[in-house]
Amino acid sequence: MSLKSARDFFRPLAVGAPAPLREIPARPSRAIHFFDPSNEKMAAKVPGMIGTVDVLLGNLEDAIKADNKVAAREGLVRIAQSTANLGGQSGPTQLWTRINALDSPWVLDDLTTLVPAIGDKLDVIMVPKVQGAEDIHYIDRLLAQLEAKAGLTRPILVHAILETARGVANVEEICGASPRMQGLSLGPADLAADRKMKTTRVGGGHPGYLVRQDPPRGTDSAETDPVFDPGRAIFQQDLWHYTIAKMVDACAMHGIYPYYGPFGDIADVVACEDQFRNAFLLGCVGTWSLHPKQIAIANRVFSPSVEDIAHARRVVAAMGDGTGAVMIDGKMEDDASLKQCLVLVELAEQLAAIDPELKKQYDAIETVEA
Ligand SMILES: CC(C)(COP(=O)(O)OP(=O)(O)OC[C@H]1O[C@@H](n2cnc3c(N)ncnc32)[C@H](O)[C@@H]1OP(=O)(O)O)[C@@H](O)C(=O)NCCC(=O)NCCSC(=O)C[C@H](O)C(=O)O
Ligand SMILES: [Mg+2]
Repeated sequence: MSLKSARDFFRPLAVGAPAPLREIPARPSRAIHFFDPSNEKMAAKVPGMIGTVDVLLGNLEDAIKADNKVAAREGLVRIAQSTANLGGQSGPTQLWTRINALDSPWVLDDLTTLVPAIGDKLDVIMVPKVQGAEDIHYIDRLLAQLEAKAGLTRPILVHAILETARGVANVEEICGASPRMQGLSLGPADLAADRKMKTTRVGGGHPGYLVRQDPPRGTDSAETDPVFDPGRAIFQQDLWHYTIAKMVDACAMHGIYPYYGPFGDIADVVACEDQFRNAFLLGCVGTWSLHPKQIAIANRVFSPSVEDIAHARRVVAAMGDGTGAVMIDGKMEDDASLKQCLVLVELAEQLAAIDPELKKQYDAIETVEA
């Protein structure tokens, strides 16, 4: 791989293109809500969703029928141009799109149509099936040329979906490939297929991926029924733990943001919430929402609880200058746990700035002296 100097890394890739950002803004993005811009019923719901969801994403890739690709692209342009308070830097709801795959017959038209028409409103372009840094370099240069031609003053950011085995192997170089990189999402369906995993589900767990409690002492495990043994507890495991953890580390190392992806069992709101919460606890900042009912789940899960914020604030208050160790409710707190608490407190402040209901809840927390 050829080396780029640090100075070149932040130089625009086309004459007249906006300067790359030095920091990726931490804009709340608990739910990235997917809609099909060619579906009139879904498109009609977009204006009413502004302010209720952090990100609206006009999907052009998978789930859009080949015959509707052009209608989806044109629909997205129409929606972006005609909807107030959507996208750009100030609106309450960001506007993202997922373009078609880089080897598809549609992607070039996606980019050459969207950037001139709605580049000033598009916050992030999600790129599917990213394999390595070369895919990001291609998009990076093309976007710079299109931005320069369109006279844009703000760079459009890029988000990659981790959904091939090669992409997972190259995750660190993908995150560091361009100052445009905003974040990564897990794409469990394509990734499962690419890895030849034997699940047909779109994200979530699988009842066959488990560990089983040992048999009672003195029992020959060969005699127990391996399929149904009510005497031995089973613990379902998370098929996606390894990939999410790897993605979180790569994103944190590069100062960009990790997201869970789709949870396809729309009816199973409980398991959806569990999967989202696992991702939140591991470090993800948000997730995809495929159906309106997943937005509330994502907003709830990816907002720290009032209890956690109450505790975090107590630790911050008790730790004074941030050094040393104190006891709170029988537990040791020190410089490191203070940093953990600050992660939550800072997230709560960002969310309170855009979510009046949450602000009310966080403001109502009584400050308890430790
Ligand atoms: C999953 C769906 C096909 C379900 O649609 P539908 O059967 O219409 O659901 P409902 O009848 O419950 O819908 C109720 C009303 O809500 C509207 N609706 C539904 N979904 C949305 C939406 N996403 N945004 C806005 N509005 C929505 C319906 O139109 C109904 O309206 P009304 O009749 O007026 O009451 C559908 O939800 C859907 O298509 N969702 C998006 C799917 C999608 O984007 N998939 C791609 C992302 S996942 C992926 O690509 C895999 C990934 O890349 C990987 O590899 O892992
Ligand atoms: Mg996919």
